[in-house]
Amino acid sequence: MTEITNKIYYVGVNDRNKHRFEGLWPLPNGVSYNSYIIDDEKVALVDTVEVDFFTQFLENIHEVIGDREIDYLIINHMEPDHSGSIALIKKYYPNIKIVGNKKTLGMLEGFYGVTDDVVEVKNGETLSLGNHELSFVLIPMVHWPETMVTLDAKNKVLFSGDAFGCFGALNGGIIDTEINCETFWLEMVRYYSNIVGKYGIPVQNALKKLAGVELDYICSTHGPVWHEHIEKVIGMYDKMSKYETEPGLVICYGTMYGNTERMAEIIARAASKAGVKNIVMYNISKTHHSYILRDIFRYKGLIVGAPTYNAGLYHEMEVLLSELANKDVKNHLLGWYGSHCWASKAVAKIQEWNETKLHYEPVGEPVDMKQAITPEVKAQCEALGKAMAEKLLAE
Ligand SMILES: Cc1cc2nc3c(=O)[nH]c(=O)nc-3n(C[C@H](O)[C@H](O)[C@H](O)COP(=O)(O)O)c2cc1C
Repeated sequence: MTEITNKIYYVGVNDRNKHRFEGLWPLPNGVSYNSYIIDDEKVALVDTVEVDFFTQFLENIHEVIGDREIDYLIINHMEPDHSGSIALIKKYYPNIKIVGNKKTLGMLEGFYGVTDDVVEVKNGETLSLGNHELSFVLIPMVHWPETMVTLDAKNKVLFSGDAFGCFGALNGGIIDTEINCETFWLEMVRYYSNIVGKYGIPVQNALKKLAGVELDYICSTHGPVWHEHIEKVIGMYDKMSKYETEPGLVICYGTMYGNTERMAEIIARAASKAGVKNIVMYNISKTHHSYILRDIFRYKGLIVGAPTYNAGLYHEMEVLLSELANKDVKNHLLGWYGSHCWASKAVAKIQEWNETKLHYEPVGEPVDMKQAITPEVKAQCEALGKAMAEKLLAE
């Protein structure tokens, strides 16, 4: 049994079995579904867990409250990895009251057919459990319409839903003070950039709503409970939601026979010689796009290159660019290049993506290689790498 502080207990579970979160995002280190019990005159459960883990979840709850009833289930977020156990919780605790905002309750009915014993709360409303007074703050579109956070102001605890969460199962330690958190930072960026990244403005609005609130613990629904790193995680969210980047360069390319890849090597070498130290390179057909997006979120410079394919753009590049456009990732410098054998299309297509959707600041001259690298193409690639480096270093 893990008490976080003042009768607030962790009752979450770990998933080291699932390959892809939401069917999309690889989970090399697993993921946790966090849930919390507040053991007071009235007992409240904050969020549930993915239904596959219900047996373990129930055991965790019993360990804290024994045979006592749960009075309230507070739902901060309706995504099924947190709401999936609601129907079963209602079976085991038939007198439980479900607390959510108007949008939550609509989803509760739609997903699980639950309409009875619900308590609708509005932004700023409170619920007393005895010694714990909870207040509810609606933070719509971080990252669903119904998302809210629950604050225990007296104990300085924020139950933040998915906000401040990250991939990675909890391997024994639950509170960040018990954990070497190094492995979690990049996973927090990957979680944010891929899942929340589109919603920078709602995240900024949420941070404003919470500004000035004193916090000792942030209890999110994935990853460690934040205690000593609160300032850092709030700072990370602030920076990411403003699309602030570090000086650095992501070079990603598609390739079939290796020529477009060789162009990337020349570009990278030139950028490095011109002084850029943070350079990451990805073959977009090999590395899952979630890692590439993570690094695009981190670094200001981006150079993409791909072959022409069936009179269009190599489709993994088409997918990556459409992901960037869909997530509305802002504030980048873009260089691009391509290759073809008989009729060029890739370079024009990438330019079209930028002009119609991405709107990044173009850097350098696009290079278009026919069949193989010539001394002229090599010089053009070097010029592109150098132009990007100069722009990055000038900023
Ligand atoms: C299935 C397929 C379709 C292709 N379609 C075109 C095309 O429409 N126009 C063209 O000029 N080259 C086309 N190519 C040739 C490649 O774009 C060209 O060889 C490119 O330089 C390959 O880059 P890489 O060496 O990095 O794989 C095609 C190649 C393949 C395998």
